[in-house]
Amino acid sequence: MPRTLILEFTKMNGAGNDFIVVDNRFYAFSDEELAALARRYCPRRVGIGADGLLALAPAQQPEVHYRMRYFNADGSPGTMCGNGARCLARFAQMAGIQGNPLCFETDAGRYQAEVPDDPQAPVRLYLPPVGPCKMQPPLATPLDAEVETAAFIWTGTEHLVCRVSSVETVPIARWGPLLRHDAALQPRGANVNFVEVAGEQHGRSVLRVRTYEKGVEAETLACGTGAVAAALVAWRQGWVRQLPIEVHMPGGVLTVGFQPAKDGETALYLEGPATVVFRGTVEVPVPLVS
Ligand SMILES: N[C@H](CCC[C@H](N)C(=O)O)C(=O)O
Repeated sequence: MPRTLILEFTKMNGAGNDFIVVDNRFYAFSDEELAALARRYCPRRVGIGADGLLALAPAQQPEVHYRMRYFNADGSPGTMCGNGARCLARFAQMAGIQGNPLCFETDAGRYQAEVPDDPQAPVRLYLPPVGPCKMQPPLATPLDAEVETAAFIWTGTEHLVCRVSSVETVPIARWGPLLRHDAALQPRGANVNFVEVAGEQHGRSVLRVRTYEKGVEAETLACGTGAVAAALVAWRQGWVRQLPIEVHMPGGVLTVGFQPAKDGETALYLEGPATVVFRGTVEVPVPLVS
């Protein structure tokens, strides 16, 4: 008789980037098991359908409320996911974890999130300082003339930012995989963002961005760390002069800005929607990994 486990999950959406969320404080799945769950349930049509799987885990360090684990749809672990982090903060708050801001640990360091009580209100994620952008990295792939500038930046995970005059016409399904697998970016590869500078609206800079995500191996409707990567390169290179920066992605709008903090410092933030789509259960065969 095959054995099964009834797994409760929550499907969440962050600007079109969608996730299966599991409360691993109760299940205590290993990383290998979480990766297996991602591979089994993220595929669309035959699974629940999601870009990745998030797990809420107990904190390992004092002074943080929880730990975030993230696995891409193909089961590869992601060090950080900006939209996922905002969704998991909402999930943690709904699960009764208290803190304002919520403080959590990831494989990319400690983050904080502000989650308003209104479930439709945007969730704001504060990021640790981001290192330099490497302009014109020596890529093995010849860049199309349409790509005006390329930059590599680490915003919790690896991102390539390519400036183009129009994102709408970019053949992302062809260029995305080539650049994502570029020999110069191995072994980890990079998510690939195409960025169009689209002027200013209501005193905010506007970027239009499309992202090809490693680990999903496809274009997603939005990418939080990609929005931060695009906004930081645009700000530091002087492509935009007004803060905050609205990043328009196919699935929604994310805002990147700097909030004045204590001691004259500023804190980098990413803000956008993070909502529950539905809650459900699946019957999972056990053991998940043999
Ligand atoms: N969608 C995510 C990024 C996932 C990163 C992942 N694709 C990787 O680098 O392995 C975000 O909102 O930041």
